Amino acid sequence: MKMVKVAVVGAGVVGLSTAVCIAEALPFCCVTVMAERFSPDTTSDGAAGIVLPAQFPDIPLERQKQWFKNSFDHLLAIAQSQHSPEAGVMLSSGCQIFKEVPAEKKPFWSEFVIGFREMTDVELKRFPLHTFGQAFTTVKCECSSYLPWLQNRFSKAGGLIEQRIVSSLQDLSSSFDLIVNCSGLGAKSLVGDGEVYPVRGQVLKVDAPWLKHFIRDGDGKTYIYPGIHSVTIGGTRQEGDWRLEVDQGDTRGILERCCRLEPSLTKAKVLSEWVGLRPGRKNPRVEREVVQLQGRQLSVVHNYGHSGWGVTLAWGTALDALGLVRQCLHDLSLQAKL
Ligand SMILES: Cc1cc2nc3c(=O)[nH]c(=O)nc-3n(C[C@H](O)[C@H](O)[C@H](O)COP(=O)(O)OP(=O)(O)OC[C@H]3O[C@@H](n4cnc5c(N)ncnc54)[C@H](O)[C@@H]3O)c2cc1C
Ligand SMILES: O=C([O-])CC(=O)C(=O)O
Repeated sequence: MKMVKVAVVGAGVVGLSTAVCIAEALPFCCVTVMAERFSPDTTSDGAAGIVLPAQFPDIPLERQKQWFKNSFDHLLAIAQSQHSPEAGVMLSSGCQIFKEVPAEKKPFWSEFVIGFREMTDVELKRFPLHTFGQAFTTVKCECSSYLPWLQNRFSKAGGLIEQRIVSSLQDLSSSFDLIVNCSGLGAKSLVGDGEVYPVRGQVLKVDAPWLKHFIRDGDGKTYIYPGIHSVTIGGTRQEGDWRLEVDQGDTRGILERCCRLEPSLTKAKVLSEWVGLRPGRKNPRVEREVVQLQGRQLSVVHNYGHSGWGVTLAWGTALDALGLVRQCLHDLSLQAKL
């Protein structure tokens, strides 16, 4: 049987998840991941990695639930297996607190995480500026371990790796039957998507092994996430800001806000500072398209624009993209018969 040649552009958490899903499910495909940057140099590598989504305005809720459930179940299974430390995937319990009661007291994802409940008044006394809180157990997925683990799983499934910049999909049209675009913020120039924009995020890693529970302010700008080797504290959400340098004003702000929530952090040593640009988009783009390249029709499956929720949704959207790849292959086989 002729192998179908598939190129996946992007080696962040979305690209590698999608590549693994395709390579493992469709053995008649020869899958190549090509990317300018691989772990540890992608945006995904520095993400806090907490598994927690927001709701996108224009994607049917059922589809978003599916994305989240599939991702959560996949990561939970790893967290509960012997692979947990190597893959950097662990259970994480804690709370999300709000200064004002949110419109959605029980968000759509509450039925999938473990033990979701509203916090009691006694629990909330610890946070005098906050009036409402949610306690639950989720997963934390540390991409600096998870991406190499995924890449290894991809290679075991026969996948190929190529380091290169793809300046246009046209560059790939003569060598591949199908392209999967997981280029994150890179989609802005790769496919000229004007809806993609950077959302700058700065985080610190600190040494505070006594902290065991996460705390997140519902505004998404202050969070404390204990991890396997250190605690990630953040953050910032600066839309349209392309600066990749650490901003000392942001560092001070992060320390001040996090110490207010967790005073013991004043005793924590700062280990590192990091900035990443989230691939901002009103809604992620998970869809297929047929493009005309050099007189040839080529199927493209897009999977990018996950904003601040790429680690959370990568596996779910990868399975969705796999379904779209199957549809493309079905159409290709019909064409071949004509
Ligand atoms: C500070 C911070 C904290 C975060 N915390 C969390 C969190 O706790 N939970 C969560 O779910 N999400 C979090 N995120 C968001 C998450 O990091 C992103 O949603 C996710 O990394 C997006 O993954 P990606 O694979 O689409 O993009 P990336 O990781 O950016 O990967 C893109 C890939 O495409 C490649 N590429 C792009 N263009 C080209 C091209 N033209 N040619 C070749 N290769 C190309 C790149 O080299 C790279 O390999 C956080 C983000 C930041 C900045
Ligand atoms: O918001 C959070 O808790 C972490 C995150 O996803 C981000 O900073 O993008």
